[in-house]
Amino acid sequence: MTTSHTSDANGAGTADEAVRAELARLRDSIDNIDAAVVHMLAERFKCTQQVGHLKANHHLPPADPDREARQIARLRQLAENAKLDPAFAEKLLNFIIAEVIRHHETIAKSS
Ligand SMILES: C=C(O[C@@H]1C=C(C(=O)O)C=C[C@H]1O)C(=O)O
Repeated sequence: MTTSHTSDANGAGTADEAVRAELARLRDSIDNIDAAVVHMLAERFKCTQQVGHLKANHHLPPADPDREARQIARLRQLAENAKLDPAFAEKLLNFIIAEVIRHHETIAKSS
């Protein structure tokens, strides 16, 4: 068996240098991906805020269930193709859309 841990005076395991380097490399990528997700979400919310104002100005309802159903079907397919759990993709989209609708309701009330 290969040794990837040594024990310190307290018996606590310490990952060896190669393992720590690999973990740091993977975490750097995770941090970059998380930053991209935040930037993409910020851009998405900039668009949906504009949609909210457009809807409020033209007395359209905040939510559009038909559009949502189409988006969910499309995202589930994209997720499947990308080997991402489609149920997770659907939950994530529903979570985001719920926040957008909340924003649209606020915009409608204040206009
Ligand atoms: C942004 C819109 O408003 C709502 C939010 C949606 C979204 O975040 O994708 C989709 C449909 C609507 O319920 C829209 O109608 O396009």
